[in-house]
Amino acid sequence: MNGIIVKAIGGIYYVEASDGIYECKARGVFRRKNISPVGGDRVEFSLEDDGSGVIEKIEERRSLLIRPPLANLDMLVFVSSTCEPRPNLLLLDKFIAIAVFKKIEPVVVFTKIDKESCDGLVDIYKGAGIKTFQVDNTTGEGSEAVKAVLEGKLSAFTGNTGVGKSSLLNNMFPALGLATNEISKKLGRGKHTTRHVELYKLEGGGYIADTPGFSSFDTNRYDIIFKDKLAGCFPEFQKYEGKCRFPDCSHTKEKGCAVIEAVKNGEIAKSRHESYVEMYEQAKQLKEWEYKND
Ligand SMILES: Nc1nc2c(ncn2[C@@H]2O[C@H](COP(=O)(O)OP(=O)(O)OP(=O)(O)O)[C@@H](O)[C@H]2O)c(=O)[nH]1
Ligand SMILES: [Zn+2]
Repeated sequence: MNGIIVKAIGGIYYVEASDGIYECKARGVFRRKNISPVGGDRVEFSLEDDGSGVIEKIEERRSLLIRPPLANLDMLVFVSSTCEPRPNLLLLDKFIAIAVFKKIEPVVVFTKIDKESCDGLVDIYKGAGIKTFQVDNTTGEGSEAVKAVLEGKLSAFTGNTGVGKSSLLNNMFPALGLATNEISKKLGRGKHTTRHVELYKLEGGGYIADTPGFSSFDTNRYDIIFKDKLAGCFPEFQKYEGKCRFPDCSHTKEKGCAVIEAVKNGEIAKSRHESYVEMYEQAKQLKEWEYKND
């Protein structure tokens, strides 16, 4: 039988198949190979006489996050508020780059547009080729468009506390929002539950991963991207690839750099390039063997 792991907790995997959810264990062979199934994994399983399942095979993963443990994520939605708290663009750009690096599509949502306009911010991120939305959670304005982009995808939401993630989820999925809150309360969100992952099925197809781990999804040194791969994680830089005077251009300060030229004439947002330079400088501090990323 085939299915997707919609919940993983303490070595028990809940696998959603076409005719229901099966409680499964994993074959010992995975442990011996040091592989563990995670939420989002597509698996093959067999049934024991008592009706419980055994996971036999994990399908190839299109993406994988270790903390929180989550496979096959299609989309990471970064929620930022226009104010209270104000967005930290360096942090946002780091997260976006990490998502791109891990082959997960980044999506940006700005909230609280009833309090402060975010037109400038939307220009920056749309200009970078990233799907960007703005919502007013007090009225629900804009949430339909976000909902539409989630259809058929496995997504997760992340963002600082207080930016309006729960409000947005509740506006989009009133039923799911309730469930999320109950689950979070039961588990004590933000305590030591970062290894718990649960997927919620959406009416229109697709899933949302609820994982307390995301509230503390921080960019530690394991998430620093190797400097030679960093430019590849900025979608709007791709157009200029190979156009710099020096083939090994770092796009930070060189003469004849096509990326810097594009910043000067407004084709690339200044703040995005500043984040790139900052991340590049950080990446330079790390030695190659210190990367745990790929
Ligand atoms: N004016 C305004 N207030 C908002 C908006 N979105 C959320 N809020 C308010 O901001 C506060 C935080 O919203 P939440 O939805 O709880 O934020 P969260 O991101 O889920 O926060 P955590 O659960 O701590 O991670 C609440 O008081 C909301 O009513 C918005 O678009 N406009
Ligand atoms: Zn360059």
